[in-house]
Amino acid sequence: MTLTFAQPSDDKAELETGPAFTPRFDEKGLVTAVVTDARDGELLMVAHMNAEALALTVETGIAHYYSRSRGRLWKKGESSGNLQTVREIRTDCDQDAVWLKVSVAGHDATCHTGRRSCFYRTVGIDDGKATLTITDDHRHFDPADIYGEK
Ligand SMILES: N=c1c2ncn([C@@H]3O[C@H](COP(=O)(O)OP(=O)(O)OP(=O)(O)O)[C@@H](O)[C@H]3O)c2ncn1[C@@H]1O[C@H](COP(=O)(O)O)[C@@H](O)[C@H]1O
Ligand SMILES: [Mg+2]
Ligand SMILES: [Zn+2]
Repeated sequence: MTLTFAQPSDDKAELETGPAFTPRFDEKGLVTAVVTDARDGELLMVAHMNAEALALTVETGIAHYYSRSRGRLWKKGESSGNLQTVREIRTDCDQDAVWLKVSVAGHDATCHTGRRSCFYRTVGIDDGKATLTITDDHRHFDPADIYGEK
């Protein structure tokens, strides 16, 4: 990895309209990554990237994240084969989030539950309780087969 990122400017105008990508990592060294399918715009997942993951993603064109739960670099699809080829990367106005438009390989699925998207439920309210209703129950793969029993 050769790409490094310069310190963000204190000047808001520079961050908002200047030509330099200077991501504003949080106190844990992470930016939020929103990931949609380049095919049709479906929201696939939300994850986090440290500088290493972001640099590798920009340089290789394959999406890399930092897994907070596993505490390590995570090349999405490393065990499932569901790699993400990056078609476009955007950052937001204050450069603390990125938006990846990707093409998904393998099972055309992103969620570790086997579904296409991690966002397969809607939130509602029923009898004073917050509820979840599954809107997509189609599994593109069996997680037990792909990841093994956990
Ligand atoms: N495959 C996934 C996966 N796909 C999508 N996501 C989403 O990515 C988000 C970030 O993942 P993590 O939970 O690892 O990291 P985190 O959100 O920073 O940390 P937590 O606070 O959630 O613990 C999750 O909240 C999920 O919505 C996944 N999260 C975890 N995995 C695991 O990643 C491993 C490798 O899978 P592949 O990359 O498909 O080979 C397997 O063990 C999977 O179970
Ligand atoms: Mg999570
Ligand atoms: Zn998921």
